[in-house]
Amino acid sequence: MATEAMRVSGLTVSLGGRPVLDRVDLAVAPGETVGLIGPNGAGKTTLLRAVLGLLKPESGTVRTGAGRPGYVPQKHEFTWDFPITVQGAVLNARARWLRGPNRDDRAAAAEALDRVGLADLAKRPVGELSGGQRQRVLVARALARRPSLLLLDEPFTGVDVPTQELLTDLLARLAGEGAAILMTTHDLAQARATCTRLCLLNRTVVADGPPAELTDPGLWLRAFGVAASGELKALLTGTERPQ
Ligand SMILES: Nc1ncnc2c1ncn2[C@@H]1O[C@H](COP(=O)(O)OP(=O)(O)OP(=O)(O)O)[C@@H](O)[C@H]1O
Repeated sequence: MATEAMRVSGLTVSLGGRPVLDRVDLAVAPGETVGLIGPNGAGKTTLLRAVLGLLKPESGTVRTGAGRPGYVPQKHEFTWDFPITVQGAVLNARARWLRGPNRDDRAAAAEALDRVGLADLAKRPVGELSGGQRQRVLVARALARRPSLLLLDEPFTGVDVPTQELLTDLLARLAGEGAAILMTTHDLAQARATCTRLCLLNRTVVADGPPAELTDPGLWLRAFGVAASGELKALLTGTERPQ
C-alpha cells in the first residue's frame, strides 16, 4: 500500500438489491492518471462513491492513503442556486463544524481558485457561472483540501475546448506533483491522450493497462457490451470516423 494512493480488492456492491459492481480490483499509484471507461450504468460513479466510503460494499475492501480523497462530482450534484460566491463555495469545502475559515483555509482556497483560473471571479455568485466555470469551481473545491488522491466524475462533460485544455494541463501538473488521479469519462480520445492507464469497467474490470496496450478492439467491444462499433475501431486504429 505504501506505493499506492488507493486500492480496491474484490469490491462487490449492490444497490436497490441489484448487483452493480462485481469483484472489482483496481489500484492507483501517486503520479498516475487512470481513466475509468465504460458504458452508462457500468458502475463508474458507484466505484468512486465506494472509494469515498459513501457506499457499504457487500464484500471486498477499499483502502486509501492518508487524508480524505478530493472528489469532483458531476455538475448536477452541486446546488448551484445556493446564494454563495465562488470563493465561499471553495472555502466551504474546508469548513469544519462550528468554526469559521482561518488563514490556512483562505490561503488554500485562493491557491485552488488560482490553479483553476477563477481568481478573477472569486466574488461572483456561483449561480451566475457558465457550465465550464462551474466545473472549475468543483475542481477548486476538491483541490482546496490539497488531497493526495483526486477522484473526478466526468470532468470533461459539457465544457468548452479552452476549459478542457486548462483541466488537462492542471491534471498533468497535479500528477507531476505526485497526486494520484482517477477519473470517469466518456471522451475516449481525451482519455487515451491524457491518462497513463485506462481501466475498462462494465460491472467488473474488463481490462486495465496503458492506452498503448489496449488496442484490441475485442476488449473495448466487451467493455461496452456491443458486438461491433465502427466508431470504437476508428478510435483505436487512429482512422477517420465512419460517416
Ligand atoms: N441509489 C441507487 N439505487 C439503485 N440503483 C442505483 C442507485 N445508484 C445507481 N444505481 C444503478 O447502478 C448502476 C450503476 O450506476 P452508476 O451511476 O455507477 O453508473 P455509471 O457507470 O457511472 O453510469 P453513467 O455513465 O451513466 O454515469 C445503474 O444501473 C444505476 O441505475
